This record gives sequence, C-alpha cells and structure tokens, in this order.
Amino acid sequence: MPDALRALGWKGFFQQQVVGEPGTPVRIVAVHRDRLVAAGAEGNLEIPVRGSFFDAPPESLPTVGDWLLVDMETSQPLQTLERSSLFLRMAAGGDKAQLLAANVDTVFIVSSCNHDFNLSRIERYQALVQQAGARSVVVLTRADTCADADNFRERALSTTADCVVETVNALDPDDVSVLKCWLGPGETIALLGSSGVGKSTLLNSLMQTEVAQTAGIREDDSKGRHTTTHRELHHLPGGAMLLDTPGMRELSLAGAEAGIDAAFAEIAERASGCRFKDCQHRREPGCAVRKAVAEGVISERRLENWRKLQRESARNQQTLAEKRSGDRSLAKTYRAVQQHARGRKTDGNTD
Ligand SMILES: Nc1nc2c(ncn2[C@@H]2O[C@H](COP(=O)(O)OP(=O)(O)OP(=O)(O)O)[C@@H](O)[C@H]2O)c(=O)[nH]1
Ligand SMILES: [Zn+2]
Repeated sequence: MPDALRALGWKGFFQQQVVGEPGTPVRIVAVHRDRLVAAGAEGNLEIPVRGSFFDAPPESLPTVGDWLLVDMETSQPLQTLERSSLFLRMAAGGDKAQLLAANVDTVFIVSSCNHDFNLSRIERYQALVQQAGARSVVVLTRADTCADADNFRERALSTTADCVVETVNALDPDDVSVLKCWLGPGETIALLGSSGVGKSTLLNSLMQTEVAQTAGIREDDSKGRHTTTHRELHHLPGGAMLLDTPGMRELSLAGAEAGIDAAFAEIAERASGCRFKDCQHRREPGCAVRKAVAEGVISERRLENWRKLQRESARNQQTLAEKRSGDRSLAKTYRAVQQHARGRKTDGNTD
C-alpha cells in the first residue's frame, strides 16, 4: 500500500474494494459547484462536475472525504468507494439528504466545563456519530478555568458505556496532546459542538498555527454571489487530517434509529424485554424499560432524551419520505456504514 495514499487515509477497507477495478484512487478534499478537488499519490487533481457520473441524486454524489476511482487520462470518476462513515444533513427545504462528509474515523464532541455543559446535547452528538459509523471522543474544554473538571468528566462518562472523555485547556498545545492517540498518520477527524465551546481554539492548538481562521473561504459562484461551499481537509502535524465543513454544525438525525439505539444501548437492550414490540416505555404493562427506571438502572433523563431523539429522527425521515427523495435511498445510503461499524465492533479492526 503506497505511503502517499496511506497518509491520505487509505486503509484496508478501501484496498479490498479496488482489487481488479480500473482507475486510480483519489480522495476528495474540497467540493465546489463546478469541480471537485482530489488528492492522490501523484498530487492534487481537479475533477470537473460534468458527465453522466454526476447525473445522480444528491445522496449518491461524492462528498468531501470520499475515495473515488478516477480515470487519470480524462479526470473522469469511475466509481465512489463504499464509505466507512458518512455524515449528512437535510438540505435547505428539508426535502433531501445532503452529504457532508465521508470516511471520518473519529469525531471530537466538544463541550465546555461550564454552564454550557449539557448531557442531552452530548448524547445527541453521540447518536449522530454512531449513526454515521464513526467513533466519538468527548473533549471537555476550559478545564483550566474550572475547579471541578473531574466532576464534568464523570457526568460525561455517565452517557454511553464505552464513552471516552478527555478534559483539556484548549488554549494549550501541550495539554491537547492527550488527544494524540486519535491523531496518528492517515486518521481523519472532525469536530462537533455548539458555538463558543472552543473548536477553533482546539484546532489552533492542534495545528500549533492559526489555520482555523482560514476555513470556510468565500468564493464567487457563476452568478457572482458569494457562497461558502468550500470544504476542506486540513493536515495536522502528527499526520492526521481534520475535516472541517461548515455544515457539520447542522447535522440531521434522520432514519437514525440504529445510531440512537447504539448511543443508548442500555435502553435498547432492556426494550427487547418489553411485552409489546412497539412499546413506548410510558405506561404500557410489562414494560422492561420502566422497570429498569424504577430500579434506578436506567436514568429517567436518558429515557426522555432517547424519546426526543427518536421523535426527531422519525420526523425528519418522514419529511424525506414524503418529499421526492424517499426513505429507501437514505436507508441504502446508511446500510453500508452500519455494516462496517458493526464489523469494526466485533473484530476490533479500525480499518
Ligand atoms: N481558558 C480557556 N478558554 C478557552 C478554552 N477553549 C476555548 N476558550 C475560549 O473560548 C472562546 C471561544 O472559543 P472558540 O474556539 O472560538 O469556540 P468555537 O467552538 O470555535 O466557536 P464557533 O466558531 O462559534 O463555533 C475563545 O475566547 C477561547 O479563547 C479553554 O480550554 N480554556
Ligand atoms: Zn417498554
């Protein structure tokens, strides 16, 4: 496996898909209206957005982070490789799923050790990341301004069973080096978190430079309007890449029951013991989940949040299904990453 490709995030999961296939692998690093910018073993390549390959529904088009096989003679894409993870949002108008990022390995869910700290919001992000097929690490900033950072850490740890939490002073490059183990060569990461929690600060410390300021460069589209469709993969000093797209802040939960259940595993597990298959865990007789709440095994707050997220996901899914896009394509779009995530869990393989 060539080192240049590995540095771009090429892994066994992609290698196994290209055996005997024509074309050269390249990774999409930016998506523009009229062209894609890709990086490959031989350097960067521009792929014009034209031809039948692009004549597809939005949820099938390549997005930033995707691996494509390209005919290097013509710069024409031949196929998009199956993704190890995939993030999407509802497009403006809410009738289409719009792909935002593919093949992200680890997402740092950023929150602060202060009054902004909100467990239910962290859980929403955990469900999103689970659904996308990536792994999440909760990063709590402002540990330096808080006397009881460990208390926040404990509370964050009370979310999912396999939750990983790090507390940092995001202003200090030495301190954020605790995140190094997720930042090895060829690893792709992304940041999620509300405004002001310290994402740009964290990125700056990770880069030890001031790159975050330059993200989301404005450019003119063909009608002379400014658009902020520039999306980017930044290279971090340790060899990892940070995928920074503005839309990552508006991720949607749609058709995400599997991700929500994975993020609330203790509820999903108990629910299989409920008398009714469609039990809402409210006042139904024989409800194993309510029983666990009464016994103090499941928190009432988490059950309430699980319900809220299931509602949000179902409502968005319904909107997509009613409009042209349909739920079948979304289910299909997600199926592969769910299978990959399950495979990774059972064999411990991160490829
Ligand atoms: N003391 C301290 N200040 C921090 C820390 N993290 C962030 N800050 C400060 O918090 C403020 C907001 O941080 P940003 O990095 O701009 O937050 P953001 O998440 O990028 O915000 P958006 O760009 O709005 O999404 C800045 O003034 C930072 O200096 C930290 O760990 N310790
Ligand atoms: Zn029940």
